[in-house]
Amino acid sequence: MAEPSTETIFNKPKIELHVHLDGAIRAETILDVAKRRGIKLNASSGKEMKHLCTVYQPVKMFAEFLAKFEEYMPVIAGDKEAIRRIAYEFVEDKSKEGVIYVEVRYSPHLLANTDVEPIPWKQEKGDVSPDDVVQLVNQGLAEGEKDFNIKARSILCCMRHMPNWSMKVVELCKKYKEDGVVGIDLAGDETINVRDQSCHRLAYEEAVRCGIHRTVHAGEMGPPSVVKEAVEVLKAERIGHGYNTLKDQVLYKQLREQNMHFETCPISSKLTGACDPDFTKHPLVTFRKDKVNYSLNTDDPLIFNSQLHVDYRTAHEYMGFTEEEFKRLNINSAKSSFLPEKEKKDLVNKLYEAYEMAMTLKFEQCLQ
Ligand SMILES: O=c1[nH]cnc2c1ncn2[C@@H]1O[C@H](CO)[C@@H](O)[C@H]1O
Repeated sequence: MAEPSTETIFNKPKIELHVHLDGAIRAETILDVAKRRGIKLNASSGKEMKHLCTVYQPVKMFAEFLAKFEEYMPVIAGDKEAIRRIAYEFVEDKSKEGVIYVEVRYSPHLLANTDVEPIPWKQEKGDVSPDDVVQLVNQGLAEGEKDFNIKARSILCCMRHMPNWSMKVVELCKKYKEDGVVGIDLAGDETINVRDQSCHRLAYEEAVRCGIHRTVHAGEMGPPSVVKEAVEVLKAERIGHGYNTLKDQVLYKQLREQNMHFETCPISSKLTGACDPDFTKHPLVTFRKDKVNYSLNTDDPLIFNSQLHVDYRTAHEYMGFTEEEFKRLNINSAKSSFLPEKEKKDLVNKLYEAYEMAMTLKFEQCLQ
């Protein structure tokens, strides 16, 4: 195993495909907004705020991790300025991590306080609808793109426990397709028993019909059957996490043959309890050996008190990742992005250039 180091590993342009906007807010911003809105918090400094939001040890129940959002979402949700600001600051933070293209996801409903039933986070009814949220995030991302020279697109999340929101989510994906929204996701706790999933299914059917790209959180906490359902019923083109796919070797083989993309999040997978905390036993070790198509992502950097380079360093130190593998996975990430074909090609070429790789047949072959 390589020596632990504090250096930034793979200090080259990177792609990130799986990160939650509401899990990537600056602690100082939460404090600032709370002060402006007169919301009382159990923290008086950025450090204290961060401490409140952070999961330090693997949680026993996934719900414990999701409960962290309750600490701060009431501060940001329903506030137009705050929503625009977190999107803008997110782009700045990603540019500092060396990300040149990011797809950021969030639930428009969880940031709204009107036209949403029930109104989340025990807020009073206000004037920010899910549609307004998407416009505000789009504005923040677009301003960030201009100022920080990075490309940022978004994915709108349906929530497992809220099937009645899903049709609106796909409608918003359609409405803002030309305005930075590139796909739909299904997030939340896969292990809960939602009696009627038909609304999620209908929303994904509509996404297929309208050419909206699809990813689904599956096989993070849930069994391989959730991954199978994501691919076969919801027609997912990428899988969020997907670690438990390895528990069904037939499915794993099938997905490899399909070149399915897995959006993996190493640090997250330890702290949510999704994977063995011993990183040398992580599913990514198998993914790497098998030359699977996957990306490395932060998921919720606020809650894991982390940054993208920590995921890279972990992969390097405990999972045998080399510079060549980092290049390969980033090129695969670009190829699996939800950008239109022409933009995707440009992005892939940008990486080839940055990595000083000629697009030789040999390398193309090694990507397969
Ligand atoms: O790792 C995860 N697995 C499943 N759901 C998640 C994860 N991280 C965040 N969210 C959920 O997605 C919502 C929209 O961004 C978040 O509010 C959170 O509830």
